[in-house]
Amino acid sequence: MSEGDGPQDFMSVLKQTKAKQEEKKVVIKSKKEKEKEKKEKEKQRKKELAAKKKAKQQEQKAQQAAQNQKNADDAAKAKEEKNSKKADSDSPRETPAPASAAAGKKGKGKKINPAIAALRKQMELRKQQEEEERLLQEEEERLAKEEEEKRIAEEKQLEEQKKLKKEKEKARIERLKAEGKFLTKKQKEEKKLQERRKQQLLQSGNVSVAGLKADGSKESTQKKKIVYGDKKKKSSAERAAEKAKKEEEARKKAEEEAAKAAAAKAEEEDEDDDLIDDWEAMALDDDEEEEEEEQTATGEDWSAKAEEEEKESSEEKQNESSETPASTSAEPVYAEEIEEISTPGAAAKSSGKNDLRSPICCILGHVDTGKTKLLDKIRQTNVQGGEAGGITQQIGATYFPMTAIKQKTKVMEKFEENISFQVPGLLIIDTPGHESFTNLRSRGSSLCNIAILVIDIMHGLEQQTIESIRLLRDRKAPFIVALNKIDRLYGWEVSKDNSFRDSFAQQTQAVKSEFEDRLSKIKVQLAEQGLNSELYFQNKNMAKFVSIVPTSAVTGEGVPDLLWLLLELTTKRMSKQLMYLSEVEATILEVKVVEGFGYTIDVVLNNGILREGDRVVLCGLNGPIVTNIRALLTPQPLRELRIKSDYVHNKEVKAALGVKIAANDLEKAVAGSRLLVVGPEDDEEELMDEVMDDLTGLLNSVDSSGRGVTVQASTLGSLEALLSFLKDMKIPVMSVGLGPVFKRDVMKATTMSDKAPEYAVMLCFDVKIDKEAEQYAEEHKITIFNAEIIYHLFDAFTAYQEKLLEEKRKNFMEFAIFPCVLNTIQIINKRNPMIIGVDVAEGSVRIGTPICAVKINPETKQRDVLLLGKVVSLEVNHNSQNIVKKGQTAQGVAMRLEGPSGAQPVWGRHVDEKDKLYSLISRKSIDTLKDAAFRDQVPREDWLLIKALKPVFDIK
Ligand SMILES: Nc1nc2c(ncn2[C@@H]2O[C@H](COP(=O)(O)OP(=O)(O)OP(=O)(O)O)[C@@H](O)[C@H]2O)c(=O)[nH]1
Repeated sequence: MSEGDGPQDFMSVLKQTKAKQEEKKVVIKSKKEKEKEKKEKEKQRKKELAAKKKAKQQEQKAQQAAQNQKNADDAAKAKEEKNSKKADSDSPRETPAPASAAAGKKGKGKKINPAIAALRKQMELRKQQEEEERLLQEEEERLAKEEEEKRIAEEKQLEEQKKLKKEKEKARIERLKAEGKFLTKKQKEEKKLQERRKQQLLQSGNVSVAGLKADGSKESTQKKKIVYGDKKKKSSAERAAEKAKKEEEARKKAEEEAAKAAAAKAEEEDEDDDLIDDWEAMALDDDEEEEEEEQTATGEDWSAKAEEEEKESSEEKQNESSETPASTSAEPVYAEEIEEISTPGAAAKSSGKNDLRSPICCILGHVDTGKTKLLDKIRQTNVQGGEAGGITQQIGATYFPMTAIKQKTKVMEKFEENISFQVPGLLIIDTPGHESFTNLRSRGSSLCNIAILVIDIMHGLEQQTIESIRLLRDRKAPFIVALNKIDRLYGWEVSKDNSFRDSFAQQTQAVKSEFEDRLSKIKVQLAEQGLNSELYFQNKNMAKFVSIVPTSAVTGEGVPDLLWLLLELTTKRMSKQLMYLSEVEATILEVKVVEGFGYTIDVVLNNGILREGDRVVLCGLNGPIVTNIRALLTPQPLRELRIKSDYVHNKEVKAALGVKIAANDLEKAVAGSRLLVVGPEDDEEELMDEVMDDLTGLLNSVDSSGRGVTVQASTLGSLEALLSFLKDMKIPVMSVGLGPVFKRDVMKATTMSDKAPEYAVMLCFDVKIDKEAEQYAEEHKITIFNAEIIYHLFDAFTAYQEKLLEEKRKNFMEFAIFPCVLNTIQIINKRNPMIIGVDVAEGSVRIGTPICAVKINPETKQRDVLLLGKVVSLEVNHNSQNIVKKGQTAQGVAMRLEGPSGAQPVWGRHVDEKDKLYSLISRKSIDTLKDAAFRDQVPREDWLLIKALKPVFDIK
C-alpha cells in the first residue's frame, strides 16, 4: 500500500461521510417541524399583507395631507386677496381691529365660505380616516389576540395531551412492571427487529428452496430474496420515514450531547473563578463516582444479558405458540434443504419450532495461560476415526457438530441428566485472543455468543485477564472462566479427558486444599474486578455469578465440563440470540492475500446465507467497497488450513460458519467491519452509507477540544477496543486511523507539539510503521508507541507522561509552594543564619518553602508581607527532615531560613514571636499546584488551607 492512496485520509473519509450524513439529516424534516414551518409561513404571509395595507394607507394619508395643504393655501390666498381688495375700496386709514373683525364676519357670510367649507371637509375626511384606521387597528389587534389565544389554547391542549399520554404511559409501565412484562426501549426495538426478522423467515419459508440449484431458475431468484434483511422488504417511503426517525433521534441525541458539552465547558470556565473550590469538589466527586461505579459493576453485565435473554425467550415461546400453522411448517423445509448443499456441518436438522444456529465461541486470556493448548485439546477428537465426530476445520474457526459434542461430553452423564442440546453444533473461533474477539462485532456489540476466559490457576488474574474482562463487559458478551493448568497442582493424579468432578474426587486432601486455596484467592481477585464467581456445578445463579470450570489443557480434564457448560448456557439461556435468521449478518475477521485469489477476506457468517455472485458492500479504508463474491471458500475436510489452495468452492454457505471470500477490490477492506449483501430491492448507496456508519461512529471518540493523542490500529475491532480503553483512562484522542502508520499520520500528531506536548504521541495498536514515518517522527520528536497488547501501550504511555511530568516538576519546583501556618516557639538565632523553633499549626513545611509574616500597617492599613527567607533545613530532635506536617511531632521544628540578601526583617523590630508565619503563596503558586505535575501531591486539606489563606494574601 503506498502512502498516496493509503489510509492517511482516514479522518477526512470519516468526516466527509459524517458530513454527508448530516446533510441528509437537514433535508428530512419531522411532521412537527413541517407543521411549524407551515404556521410560520402563514404568519409571515399575514404580516406581509398587513404591511402592504399599512403602506397603502400611509400613501393615501400623504395624498390627503398634500390635498389639505393645497386647500389651506388656496383658502389663505383667497382671504388675502379679499382683504387687500377691501382695504383698497374702504379708506386709506388704518382699519381698526373691530372693523376688520366685523368685515371678517361680514366676509364669512358671503365670500370666505368656500375656504371654511374646504377646511371642514378636510377635517371630516381626516376624522373619517382616523376612524377607519382605528377600526382597522382594532380589527388587527383583535385578530392577533385571537390568534395568540388560539395558539395558547393549542399549546395547552397539546401539553395536556402530552401529560395525559405520559400518565397513561406511566400507568401502563407500572401495570407491565407489575405483570413482569415491562420491556425497555432497547428490548422493544430488539423485539421489533426480531419480529420483522421472523416475518421474513416465515415469508422465506413460503418460497420453495428446492430450486437452490446452480441453474439460476426462477425459483432460485425468488428464493434469493429471503436472504436479504428487513431493510429490503420495505418500500422506499417506509425506509425514508424510518431513516428520518432515526436521524431525528440522532439529532436530538447530538443536541443533548452538545448541550451537555456546552454546560461542561461553562462549568470549566466557571472553574477559573474559584479554582480551589471547584478543584476540591471535583476531587471529591471523583472519589464518590469511583465508589459508585465499583458497586454497580458487580456481576451486573453478566446477569443483565442472561436475564434479558431468559425473559425474552419466555416471551418468544408465547409468540411461537401463536404462530400460524402454515408459517411454522415452512421453516424446517428451508433449513433442511439448505443443509443439503451447504458446507458439511454448517447446519443440522432443526425442529420446526426452534431453528437455532450454532453458537459462536471465542477464547481470551493472558499470555501463556494455555488458550492455544486448550483450543487444541477441545478440537482433538477422542472419538475413534476422527471423522466420525464430524469436527470440521473452517476458515478461522472449528465447527463441532452435535454428534461430536455428545461424544466429548459423555463423561458428564454421571453428573448431568439429559445431555441434549437443540443447536446444530458449536463454532469455536480458532485464533485466541483479543484480536478475533474484538473484530467479531457488529455495531459495537459482540457477535461472540459466549467466551472462555482462560486463567492460569498458578498465576491468578494478570494484566490481560483484566483487560479481557473489560472487553467482555464493554461488548456485553457472556463468558465462563476456564481455570487452567490444574494438573500443575502439586501431587495431582491424572485421569485423562475426565470430567473435573470425577478427577477431583480422586485427589488427595493436600491437592484438594491447594486447589481450594487458589480458587478462593482467584474468586477474590475476580470480585475486585466486580465479578461474582462460583464453581460451575455449585453455581445456583448463572445470571449473577460467573461460572468457573477447572481444566487442564494437557490432560484434558475438565474439557468435557467446559464444552457441556458452553452449550448448556448458550442453548438454555440465550436461545433467542441463536434463532436462525435469513438476514445476512457477517463480520470480516481478516484481510489476507492468498495465492491464486489475490486479496481475500475471512468472514464469520453469523446469520443468513451467502452465495457465489452475491453483490456485497463492506467498509473500506478510503470509503465503502462494493464488489461481487467471486468464490466462497472453505478448507478441505481434515486438512491443515495452511496448505495452499486446498479450498472447497461453495455455491453457497449458511450460518454459522467461517468462510473465505475472494472478490475484487478487497485490498482496503477493514477487518472488524460488517459485510452487507445488496438485494434486488436495495438501494446500494444506502447500504454503502450504512456500512460506513461503523467508521463514522469512531469520530465520537475524538475530543472536541482538538487536544489529545493520535491513535492508530490494525482493525476496526482493535481500534474500538483501544478507544474505549483510552476513554476509561481519561486520555483524550485527537485523531484516529486504521492500518499502517504513514508520514501523514505522524504529521497530524505534530500539531500537538505546541498545543499540548504531553499528547504529541502516537498510540498504535498492532500496526506496521512506515520507515519514512518513523524517521519523520524522530525528527519532530513524536514518540510512537506500538504494542500488540493494549495494556503495554497504556503502560508505555503513562511512563512517558510521568517522565514529562517529572521534568515539569523539576522546572517548576520553586513555584510549587505548599501552604502552611507556623507558630513561633522560640528564636534560636536571629540572623545569619536565622533559625526559628516553630510548631506546624496547619499544612506542611518543606525545604525550599519561602516563609513570611503578614502585617497590617497601622497607619496606611496596607498589607505588608515580610519575607523571612526560604527554608534550607528542618530538624526535629536533631534529625533532618525534608518535610514536616501538622501533627507529625509534638516537639518543635528547628527551621533554618536563608534570607533574601540584606532585606531580612529584624526580629523584635519587624516581627516577633506573636506573629503567625506562613508559606508565601500566590496566584502563580496555586496554579502550579493545580498542574498535573503536582496535583496528585496536594491533599484535600491543603486545598482547604489554600482557600483559607487566600484572603491573608489578598489573592483573588
Ligand atoms: N501443565 C500444563 N501446561 C499447560 C497447560 N495449558 C498450557 N500449558 C503450557 O503453557 C504454555 C503456554 O500455552 P499456550 O497454549 O501457548 O498458551 P497461550 O495462552 O495460547 O499463549 P499465547 O499464545 O502466548 O497467548 C505451553 O508451554 C503449554 O504447554 C495445562 O493445562 N497444564
